[in-house]
Amino acid sequence: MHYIYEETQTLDERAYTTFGLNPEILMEHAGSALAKAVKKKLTCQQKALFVCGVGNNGADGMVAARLLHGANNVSLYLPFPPKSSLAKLQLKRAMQAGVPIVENLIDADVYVDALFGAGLNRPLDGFTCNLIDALNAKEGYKIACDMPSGIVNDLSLSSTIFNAHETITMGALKLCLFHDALKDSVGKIKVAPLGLSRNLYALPSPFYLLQKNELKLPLRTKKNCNKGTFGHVAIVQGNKEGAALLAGMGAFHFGAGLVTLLGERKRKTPPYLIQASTLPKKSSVIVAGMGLEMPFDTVWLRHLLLENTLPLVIDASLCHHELMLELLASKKPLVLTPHPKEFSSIWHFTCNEKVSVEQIQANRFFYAKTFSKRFPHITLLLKGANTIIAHQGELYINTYGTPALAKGGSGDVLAGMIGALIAQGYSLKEATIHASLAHALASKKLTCNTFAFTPIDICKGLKCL
Ligand SMILES: NC(=O)C1=CN([C@@H]2O[C@H](COP(=O)(O)OP(=O)(O)OC[C@H]3O[C@@H](n4cnc5c(N)ncnc54)[C@H](O)[C@@H]3O)[C@@H](O)[C@H]2O)[C@@H](O)CC1
Ligand SMILES: Nc1ncnc2c1ncn2[C@@H]1O[C@H](COP(=O)(O)OP(=O)(O)O)[C@@H](O)[C@H]1O
Ligand SMILES: [K+]
Repeated sequence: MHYIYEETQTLDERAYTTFGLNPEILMEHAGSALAKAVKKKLTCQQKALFVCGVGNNGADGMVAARLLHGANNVSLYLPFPPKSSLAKLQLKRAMQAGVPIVENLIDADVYVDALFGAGLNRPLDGFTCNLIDALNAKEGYKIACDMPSGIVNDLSLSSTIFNAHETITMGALKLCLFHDALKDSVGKIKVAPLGLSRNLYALPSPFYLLQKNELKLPLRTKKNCNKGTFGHVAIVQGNKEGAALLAGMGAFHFGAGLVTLLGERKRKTPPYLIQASTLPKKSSVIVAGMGLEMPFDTVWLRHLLLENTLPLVIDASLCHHELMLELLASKKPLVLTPHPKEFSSIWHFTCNEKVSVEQIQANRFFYAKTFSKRFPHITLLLKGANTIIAHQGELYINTYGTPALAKGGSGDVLAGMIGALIAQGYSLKEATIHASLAHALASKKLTCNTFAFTPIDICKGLKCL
């Protein structure tokens, strides 16, 4: 698991004070990593253009151009004169080495965006927006230095953002790179070490990037077992019965020994799902909310969810229901799996403040972290292009989800999968993290194209993990 940071300037400063490095050493490493990435994409006939801004982001680009010049066809384009002392110094060095400087945005095979990085502190002006639009319109491979230009104060996004195939980010991962709205702009993210291994450069952080090799599958290692060994997931069935069916299939495919659908008996159910009108005695966890159309029998549901000590996974319509307040107040072990609209309802109930879906999406990390600190007994999974799992102020970010999952029913399967891991003895946080990872990775197993995938394919994909 890699740490992610809200800002990395503190880490740079620690590299100077604790390890005796200096800004030039860090920058030489930054430029070298950038040069390596560019070189990988260039054949001997091809040309790279470095578009460099006024500050140290531009300076990184100049270092990379100097390192490549002589052996590769590279040029610098400087739409503005350098301002920072390092940018001035690196330009002088690049010129001394004879790096060609061009006067406008020429055609190239690889484009490097070294316009703005962490120092962008106000919205881009019209000229720069047009320049980035022109860069985005060019064919060719695009690499962002540190971060795509257009992220203001490491946080908010300007209306125009450079669209990269690859981002070489300096020193450590930055939280802003995992903004949902940037998922089409960052490309593949690689970290450039800055004169120290990542372990030395890093300090502990409450934000983590989940890695696929960390996935803990509920593999059955003991041969002496029976269905009871793997727990019993009870799923509340609503009027839209398909939702609970999908959750049930997700739970069963992810290893639960028994899965019961609670509610009226329905005719078309997979034969391995049990149907019952009351909670089975040996249930391990209750999953509820999917397919519950309002109004529903609140008395029955309150009794079912609150008058026992079972952990709960709460999804979909229940997030919009005032029963949510009682669930939170009960201090029961709880996983909430809202999408942003459902989270906006939960926030309204719990924090007595109306926030729009747009506000949540623009500040996903803030809202998820704040909520998880306020309700430390809850594990929150905030769905999105990059899913966030928040617990006691820590955020775990899952970037593996694909557009194939953007279909009704994907979330139902996920809720069932979380229930399955809880039933098999995972803690609520671990169950949520590993179900989320498996859900996203399973969606990659069966995608021949991005549109024809169904929630049932997630279950099929689980068989191949
Ligand atoms: N030790 C260091 O300082 C290191 C710095 N690094 C690089 O340095 C970058 C940060 O450098 P800087 O802090 O110089 O920041 P930037 O190069 O991102 O830009 C800051 C400059 O842009 C100006 N500016 C801000 N918003 C603007 C706007 N909307 N329109 C026009 N001008 C605007 C600022 O006044 C300032 O002059 C990182 O992203 C990274 O690429 C790396 O070399 C690693 C080491
Ligand atoms: N563009 C996307 N990239 C990655 N994952 C996505 C994307 N769109 C949706 N998902 C995932 O698909 C699931 C959709 O869940 P949800 O909106 O609750 O659907 P439903 O309620 O219909 O089951 C979530 O896990 C979400 O993170
Ligand atoms: K940049």
